[in-house]
Amino acid sequence: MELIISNLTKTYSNGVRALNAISLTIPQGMFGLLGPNGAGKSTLMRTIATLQDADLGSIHLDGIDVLNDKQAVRERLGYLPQDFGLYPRINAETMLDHIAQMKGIGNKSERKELVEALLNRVNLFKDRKKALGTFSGGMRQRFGIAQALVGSPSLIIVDEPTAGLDPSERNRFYNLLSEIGENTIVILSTHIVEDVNTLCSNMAIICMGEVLMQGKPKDGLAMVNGKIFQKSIEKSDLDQYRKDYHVISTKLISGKLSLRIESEEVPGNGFEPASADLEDVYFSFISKKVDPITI
Ligand SMILES: Nc1ncnc2c1ncn2[C@@H]1O[C@H](COP(=O)(O)OP(=O)(O)OP(=O)(O)O)[C@@H](O)[C@H]1O
Repeated sequence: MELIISNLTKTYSNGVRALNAISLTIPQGMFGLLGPNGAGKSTLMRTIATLQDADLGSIHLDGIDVLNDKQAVRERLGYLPQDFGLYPRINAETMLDHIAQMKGIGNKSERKELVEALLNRVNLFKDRKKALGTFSGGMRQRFGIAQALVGSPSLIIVDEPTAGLDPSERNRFYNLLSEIGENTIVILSTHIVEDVNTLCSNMAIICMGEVLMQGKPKDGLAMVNGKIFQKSIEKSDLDQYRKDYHVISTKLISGKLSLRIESEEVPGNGFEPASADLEDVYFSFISKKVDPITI
């Protein structure tokens, strides 16, 4: 199973080119789509989910022409959008039953069995009678996964799912996603590098509507390995360092600024070699397009 995106291009009516000839090959398993705000992630996710059209290009899911055979894709798709609205007064069980009915599962006892199995799967069975409006952020996201799983989809899209979750809920959500990723394509769109590091076997970095990198996280690491150096500096010296080096990220630690730079040569001047992580890969790529330093 494979999702193949070729030359996908979309310009909104206000002139913003959200997707600029995007080409990606997404295999089975968890695929991380990383990019800063405004990179085009949601536009891409909505287009794959058949909710909006592209101007140019194609998407194929195992031979199905996604842009032209929307119904066939919808039958195989589970989607957890960024802004997932819930009816606050309806309980989880009733809502899921309703969604299953809408997705064409007409047989009542079959639906009951499915709803029970899904609620168990996302660990919400004991909360099934609670109104959705009383759910915590993590419970809402797990419910979102349950509704995405109705109909046993072969393609699941989750758009920035862990924003606002506390660490234990995030962990639970991670475990659930990685279980699902074992036999489907799961596309996880996020700007949280850690999510991709923990979960994804393949990834892409997009920025300003373009693919800057695609491959395995370890391929990305190999690209920057040995080129990342760090130094703790005074905040007031930052501008000078930015002129002299390719600064990819900064972190404020106890009032001092920890600077990470990318350099082909050993920079000297008190810089220490640092072991590269996926955040370095991310910043290395996006710094070629946008200014990643926001302090
Ligand atoms: N309906 C729209 N009309 C006009 N411009 C839009 C529309 N939707 C998105 N854009 C613009 O297209 C670009 C890509 O937006 P998109 O929401 O796809 O990015 P994103 O990577 O999902 O960002 P975020 O993480 O902030 O959601 C942005 O510049 C955005 O302002």
